[in-house]
Amino acid sequence: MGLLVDGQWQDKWYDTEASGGRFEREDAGFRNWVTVDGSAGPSGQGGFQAEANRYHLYVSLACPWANRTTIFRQLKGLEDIISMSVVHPFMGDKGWTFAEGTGVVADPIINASYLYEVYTAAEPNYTGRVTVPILWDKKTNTIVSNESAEIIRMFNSAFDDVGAVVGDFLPSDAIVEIDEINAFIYDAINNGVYKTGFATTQEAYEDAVITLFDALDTLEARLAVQRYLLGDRITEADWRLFTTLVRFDAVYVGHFKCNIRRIVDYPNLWGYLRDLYQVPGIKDTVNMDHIKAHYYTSHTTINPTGVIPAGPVIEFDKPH
Ligand SMILES: N[C@@H](CCC(=O)N[C@@H](CS)C(=O)NCC(=O)O)C(=O)O
Repeated sequence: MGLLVDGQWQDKWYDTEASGGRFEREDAGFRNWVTVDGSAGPSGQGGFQAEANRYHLYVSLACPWANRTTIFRQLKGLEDIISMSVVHPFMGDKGWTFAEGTGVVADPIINASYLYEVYTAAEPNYTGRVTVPILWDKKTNTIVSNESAEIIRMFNSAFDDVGAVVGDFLPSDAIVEIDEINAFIYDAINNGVYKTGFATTQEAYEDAVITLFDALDTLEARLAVQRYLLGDRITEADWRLFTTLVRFDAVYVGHFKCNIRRIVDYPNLWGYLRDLYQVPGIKDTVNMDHIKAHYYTSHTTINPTGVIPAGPVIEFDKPH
């Protein structure tokens, strides 16, 4: 765990001292957009036109934010259009690496051993955390974006004329509602599990864990009367919730102390999670070995022994 300061790697755990034991997530540093015609998107610079085989995605199969992008790459049939590298699940004192291991896919672009080299290749004096996912432009040799929320919106529609399959998870009549529920779920659940797990005071932990379970209770009630978050169609909001739910019982309950209830204890959320997991192609984006190995071995302040628990057995394939 660490970060780049003026292009130099520094080994440093998250600093929660200044924030009363609370974990605060840093904003992503690269915020450009791939667009149909190469014009600038909602933020950043233009010049990134959608083209087949121009972009490369760097992910960790453990990471819920990166998992959003692998899901959209899969759903939109972009596997042959956007190439992909996968880091090793262990994130040690030099951050993410391409050390050999099952499921690791080396970096064909700059041949990096460490993920931070991808950041310094784009910006030699970069300062900030070295996170996945990253969308890289092979043409201009730079990072387009390292913000998953925006990368999935690019994948959703920008590549439709260059080989993506049909499918729109952000229908224009529902964007306002999707943005609203995304904000609620991001704060209380997606980031809420991290706020719970990385809290270093009792008070910060309790605030986060209570907000998290209140939010899960709210969604459990919502799913009692409709199949998906926005009704009867699957949208971006469902996929953003899915990546946290699928990791919840295996990792967040134990490792992050999100243990008031498990997802399997919520009949509606548990059925919903299985429903999404069983959408064709989705289970291929879920690598439970990388997920468990990453969290339990990388966060040594939380799990100093690095022992990875054997269970739980979770029947994601059971009919819903
Ligand atoms: N805003 C980013 C957050 C990504 C993120 O935090 N990824 C984690 C892995 S789950 C990471 O790479 N962390 C490394 C670090 O913070 O040093 C996004 O959603 O794309």
